[in-house]
Amino acid sequence: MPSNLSPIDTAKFVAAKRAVDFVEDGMRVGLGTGSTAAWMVRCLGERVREEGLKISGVPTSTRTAELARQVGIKVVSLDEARWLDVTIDGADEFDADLNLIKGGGGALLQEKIVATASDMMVVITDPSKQVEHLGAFPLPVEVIPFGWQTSKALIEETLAALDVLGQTGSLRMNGEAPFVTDEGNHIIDLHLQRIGDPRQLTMVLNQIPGVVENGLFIDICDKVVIGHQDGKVEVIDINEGTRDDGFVEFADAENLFTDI
Ligand SMILES: O=C[C@H](O)[C@H](O)[C@H](O)COP(=O)(O)O
Repeated sequence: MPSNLSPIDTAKFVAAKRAVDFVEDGMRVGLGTGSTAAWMVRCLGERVREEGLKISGVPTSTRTAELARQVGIKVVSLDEARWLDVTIDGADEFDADLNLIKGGGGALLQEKIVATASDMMVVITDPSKQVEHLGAFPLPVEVIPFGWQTSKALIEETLAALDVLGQTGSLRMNGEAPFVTDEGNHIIDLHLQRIGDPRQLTMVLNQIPGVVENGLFIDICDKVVIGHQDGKVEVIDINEGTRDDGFVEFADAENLFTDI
């Protein structure tokens, strides 16, 4: 049966399908957030239902928690799990050092805590997220609501002092109201175009009062699994480089929507 998935969903699905091979019985697994991570949660749920795989999943957002429960994954909190074997998540951008921008869906804070508490972080993606320099995707910065305009001004002043291109930030909105994260905070998206020194920028941003966390993931990701629309998969490992990883069958992907 041919798949009716769009090319982009096919790419996301095959990356997700291959990445869940890293999950073994008994593991504690960080469950990312976003459209790519949702495929991973569905694929893991399929393994739980069909193979009897026993895992504990730590979701990184309320939406992921809901989906994980729907597909039959046992959901526990990070405090219950304490330390995780692997986290699988999407990203908005990744570079050759496997540094990332995340937070396009607003889940960066829980995602960073969960990924950092994991022995291995695997990012799943389609090829469009690979960049030479991070920064074309607006960098999300999570700020507490109290005095957010002052925090935004301080962020912009700090960027100007660092001579970072494109120093404007915009408050993320949800219709007429500011977007609110699962932790009750707001997001300032920084339109930087190109981030010359992501390591310096993440440290500097997190020093600013009111800033809770930013979407740069530096030295956290171990592997990136890239899915292509024809089913081809590549794996980039931070130590071993890039390898072609064959093809993943995707004709049955749509059943993951309908079986649940
Ligand atoms: O806050 C959201 C996350 O960081 C997502 O993993 C990221 O935005 C990628 O999402 P998607 O897979 O939908 O492109």
